[in-house]
Amino acid sequence: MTAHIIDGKALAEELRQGFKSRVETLTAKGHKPGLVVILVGEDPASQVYVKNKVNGCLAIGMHSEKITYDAAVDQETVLKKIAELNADPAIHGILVQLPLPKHFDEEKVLEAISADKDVDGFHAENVGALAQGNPRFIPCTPYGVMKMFEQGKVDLNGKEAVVIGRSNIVGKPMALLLINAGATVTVCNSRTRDLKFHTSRADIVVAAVGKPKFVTGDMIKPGAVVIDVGINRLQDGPDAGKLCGDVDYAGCLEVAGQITPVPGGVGPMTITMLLANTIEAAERKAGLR
Ligand SMILES: Nc1nc(=O)c2c([nH]1)NC[C@@H]1CN(c3ccc(C(=O)N[C@@H](CCC(=O)O)C(=O)O)cc3)C=[N+]21
Repeated sequence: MTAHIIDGKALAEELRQGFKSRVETLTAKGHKPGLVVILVGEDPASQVYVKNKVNGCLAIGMHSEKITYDAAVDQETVLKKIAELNADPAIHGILVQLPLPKHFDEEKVLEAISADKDVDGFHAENVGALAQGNPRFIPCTPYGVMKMFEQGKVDLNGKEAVVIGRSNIVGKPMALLLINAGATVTVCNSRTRDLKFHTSRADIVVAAVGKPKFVTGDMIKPGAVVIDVGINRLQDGPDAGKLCGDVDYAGCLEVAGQITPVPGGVGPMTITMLLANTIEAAERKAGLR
């Protein structure tokens, strides 16, 4: 039997349709939700993602703008812009596209964003709130994954969950959300000694390591839910230029109970939850929640 495919693209579209009326209500009350995306440098992949974010906002009636800087810009200039946006009442969400060039202190930049406009959920205050089980802004990728569990009617309570990857933007917040949902959580990484030992007893596997086809069918328990957070652009071979996840999709499709594709899985959900967080920020400001 092949796995049920959780269609992130379709779920993203459905959720975005539902956001429209909230945006209309906010706009009518003079609080049209506004997101600013700051991009430093000219990484082509980042440019695509940033464009998708801005267009995603505009398509549902939100305000959105992109501010771009040359890769050589000094940190002070960006910090000054963030301070300006923190004070701008028309802006509810501020996102600084990562990674930043090497001469930046990423943590310092993220902490400069006002915690109530931190729609990425990367500010220490918001990370702390999530860790304590009282989230203010949930990081968009793991938030999107939780929505996919909901869509697939995956009950997390008491389940064995394995997260592969321990980054601040995906692995760690994903583990916290699963813990908060009552799962038994193991966090692995690329150096885990016997990865298969862990994955083969997991009801849920979330792959976020950044290695193409790292998770293979033989590592998965029959019927498990497999979530692929990887976005790897293949450099060479017959599929050069194509997007590939951290999961060997064809191999896992035959074993898993449910699986997410790449593209069309977690990626579109990430952008959708960014819109959700920005709308939520505007609703808080408008006193609607
Ligand atoms: N501050 C910050 N916040 C982020 O959320 C953030 C970031 N920095 N830096 C980079 C990563 C990456 N990321 C993606 C979002 C959507 C897709 C997406 O929509 N992918 C499409 C395919 C797009 C394509 O063709 O390249 C899909 O999977 O179907 C991918 C990647 C957000 N990130």
